[in-house]
Amino acid sequence: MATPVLTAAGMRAAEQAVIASGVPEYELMERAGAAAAEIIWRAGGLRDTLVLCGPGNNGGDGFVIARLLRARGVPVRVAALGDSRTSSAIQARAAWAGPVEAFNDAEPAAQLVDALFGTGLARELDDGIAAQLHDLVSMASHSYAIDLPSGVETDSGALLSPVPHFGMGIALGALKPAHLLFPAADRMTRLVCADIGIAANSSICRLAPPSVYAPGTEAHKYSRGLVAVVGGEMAGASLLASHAAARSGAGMVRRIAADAYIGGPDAIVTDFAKTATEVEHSLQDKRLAVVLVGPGLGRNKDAQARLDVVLKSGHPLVLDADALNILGEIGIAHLPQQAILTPHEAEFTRLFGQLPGSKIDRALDAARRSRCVVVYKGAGTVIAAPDGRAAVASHGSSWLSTAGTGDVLAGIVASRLAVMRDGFQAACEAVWLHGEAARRAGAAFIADDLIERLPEAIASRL
Ligand SMILES: NC(=O)C1=CN([C@@H]2O[C@H](COP(=O)(O)OP(=O)(O)OC[C@H]3O[C@@H](n4cnc5c(N)ncnc54)[C@H](OP(=O)(O)O)[C@@H]3O)[C@@H](O)[C@H]2O)[C@@H](O)CC1
Ligand SMILES: Nc1ncnc2c1ncn2[C@@H]1O[C@H](COP(=O)(O)OP(=O)(O)O)[C@@H](O)[C@H]1O
Ligand SMILES: [K+]
Repeated sequence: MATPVLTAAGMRAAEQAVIASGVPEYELMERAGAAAAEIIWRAGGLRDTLVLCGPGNNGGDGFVIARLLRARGVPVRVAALGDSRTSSAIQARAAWAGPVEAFNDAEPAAQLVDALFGTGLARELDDGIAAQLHDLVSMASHSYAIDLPSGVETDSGALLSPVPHFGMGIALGALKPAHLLFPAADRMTRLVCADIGIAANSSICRLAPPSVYAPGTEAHKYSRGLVAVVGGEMAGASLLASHAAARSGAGMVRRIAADAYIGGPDAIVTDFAKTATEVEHSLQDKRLAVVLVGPGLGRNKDAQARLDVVLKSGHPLVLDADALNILGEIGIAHLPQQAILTPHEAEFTRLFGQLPGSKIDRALDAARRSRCVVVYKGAGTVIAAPDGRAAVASHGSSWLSTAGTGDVLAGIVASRLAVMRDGFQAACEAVWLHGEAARRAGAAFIADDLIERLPEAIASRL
């Protein structure tokens, strides 16, 4: 099951719907506090605990957590940042029978619970508050951010002020964009989502592990999908993409290239197409399921001519690297609908300019404008469809930041599209398999190593 992601406004609307159905707001706070207290109890046991409470409902959650942990015998102190300002937070504070210290004077504890600010944070924290929070978190062995680390912007994942690194983020009711988008996502080593009985429906989800199917007994190489990779003068990138496509489920991969490289896996057939006309001829094969163009294409006039025949070929397309750079110059009006685009940050900006909003907003906007599935790469990859669906992949290995891993991803996307023909689902599967191959490859791998790990990444989801 994919985990839904709600913005601050979406969360408020979901909360209001539950309240309208007859559940008092304070009951939701009790549920949130109880769920978080349970998680903290399991992780931290009887450790000496300091709960930091802010003025809003996030602080209210903190008072509930403090009360419930104390009822279990945990030595708990509470430090508050001023008065509680909402009726539910005032009620939760009244139910806490212990003393309340001033936030500025709070002494550290082994276990630190940050319930200062959640989805209501609208501006940066005062320097003094951010510094005290940082010190208290760094002196604790166990630290928990309730709903969100205080100081992050809920919808974008930006840091409004310096934010320390927490051992655990406890999302309440649903994930928010900041749990998955960087730099905020990096501030929580572990992330758990506590169920508080809110129906969190959203077209935006965390990328879920896919279910992959083995070929049926009637399968043959063409029914499993013939992928063409159109390269240019540079062999390496189109070879990486072709090899990755061949290891990701497609029945056959053909590399259509102008280079004279002979080598790589024998299973990949290379068509030497010196001119765009020769490429056009190769693409007339009706059995082709998907054409990938971009890796190793180059940007000269010949590359443009090759891209042009691909765009007019009528086949389902995956466009990466130099294909995107050329399109950035000639404009996205030339894009066929329902292609898959796999831009990194610079390619994205060249194609779509500086769009406003979070990375999720930008990816969705780009998908709508181009009427294509957009895989907006980087730490925190967002896959967006023109119909408004988006999946966010966070916590991919940072070792992926090495040359050629994007070519590998493009090959996997093309392969999965050839197998299943649904662009959004293919892109989601590909990003997950790419991330899983990276996890299995460990540290300091190169792009070629990732490809070797693809069969086991697929096997893990059969
Ligand atoms: N949605 C749900 O279903 C449920 C939500 N729940 C919980 O509610 C949380 C959201 O609560 P919330 O809306 O009261 O906002 P919250 O994060 O406590 O902060 C607002 C307060 O902080 C203040 N403030 C803001 N910025 C500031 C700054 N820089 N420096 C200083 N002050 C600043 C702001 O003041 P103001 O801007 O109005 O002046 C206001 O007083 C949510 O994250 C979850 O934990 C659960 O209890 C139950 C189910
Ligand atoms: N720091 C990072 N953390 C996680 N994934 C990353 C990181 N840096 C890059 N990646 C991933 O690695 C791949 C790099 O693609 P790209 O930038 O096109 O590289 P190349 O052009 O060298 O192939 C993308 O899938 C991207 O999401
Ligand atoms: K918090």
